[in-house]
Amino acid sequence: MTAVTLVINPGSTSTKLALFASEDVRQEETIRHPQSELAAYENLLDQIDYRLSLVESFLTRCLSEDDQLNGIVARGGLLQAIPGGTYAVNETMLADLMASRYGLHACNLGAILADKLARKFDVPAYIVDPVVVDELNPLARYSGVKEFDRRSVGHALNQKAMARQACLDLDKKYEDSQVIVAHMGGGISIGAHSHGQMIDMVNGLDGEGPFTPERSGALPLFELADYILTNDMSMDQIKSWLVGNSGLMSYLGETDLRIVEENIQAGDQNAAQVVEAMSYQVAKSMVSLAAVVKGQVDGLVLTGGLAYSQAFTEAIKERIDWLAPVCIYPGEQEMEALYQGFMRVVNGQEKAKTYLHN
Ligand SMILES: Nc1ncnc2c1ncn2[C@@H]1O[C@H](COP(=O)(O)OP(=O)(O)OP(=O)(O)O)[C@@H](O)[C@H]1O
Ligand SMILES: CCCC(=O)O
Repeated sequence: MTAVTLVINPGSTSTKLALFASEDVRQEETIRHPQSELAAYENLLDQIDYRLSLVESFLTRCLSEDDQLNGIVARGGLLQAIPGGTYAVNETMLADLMASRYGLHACNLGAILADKLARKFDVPAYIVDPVVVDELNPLARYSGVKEFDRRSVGHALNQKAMARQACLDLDKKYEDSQVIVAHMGGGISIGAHSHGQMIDMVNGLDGEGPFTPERSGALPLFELADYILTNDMSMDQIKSWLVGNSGLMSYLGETDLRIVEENIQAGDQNAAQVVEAMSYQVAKSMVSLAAVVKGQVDGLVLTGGLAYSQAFTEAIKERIDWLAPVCIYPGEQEMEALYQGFMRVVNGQEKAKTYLHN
């Protein structure tokens, strides 16, 4: 029998799946969910059965009779702020996700799908370094009003994997280094990694930092308040506007940078300036985090889907490369990072953590 592990990574427009066997990825698939298909579901949780059936059909296609599923590991969602690590999926976690207690994000589906399949196959289910991993230093928590704090929401899994890669490439140890990582996908998060901890995070989901293909980033406060009041907007409308229909989508009606770049090639000057503004804002946010580590920056990392664009990364690089070496790693290593987190528990290098409320 061959031990195989299922990895599930749900995103807003895709579900990434992989089957790992003996340390190697045996099968990997990205199932795209076109807007026309997702439009049939009123909210994210309505997509559970649809996405579950896609994962089941992946398993049916890929599992052979010699295979023995030994566990399921998924990308973790918006939960209570917790330290990094591998967490067993439990009832408290599932209840928070089903109630969207800490917000709605496609990755909330990870633990829910993993749990359903784990019950079917009678195997354990885990999440690793969810987007709410909180290693903020106390000063980073101040929002500016006593009523609420800043929180750490970001692409923790990929940021940590790429920060480690950069340290390896720069001949340094992650635990001894200070690295600033910009994960640039549909959303953008930028972390200050200091001696193995993400001590500050530019949190685009909560309206900080640069605008992104889908999100607004930071906005002028009074104009925002006035717009919301004038248009009598509900909380759901505000979220869907600022999280899903802002940034490139607002300025250009398109979230796919590849299509935007085709338009730029065809002479669209406005699109060229909007993309330059996005690179300008990313650079400005990255450099702002240098203050967090008192200028002692060993490396700067550009990663995520947008980092496939050489024009985009060059535009950022020319504004930041005076600060530290710039490492560019297009795409993400989330599937491998999830599997590694699972294996650390299986091999006894780490104990699975339990998700509890404070
Ligand atoms: N080869 C490429 N050239 C330019 N842009 C690209 C390329 N490949 C992907 N992108 C862009 O990257 C963005 C999506 O990145 P990514 O796939 O990391 O996002 P996601 O997984 O949907 O969201 P997130 O990373 O925020 O979780 C899109 O704007 C897409 O057009
Ligand atoms: C991964 C959380 C951050 C975002 O999607 O903007």
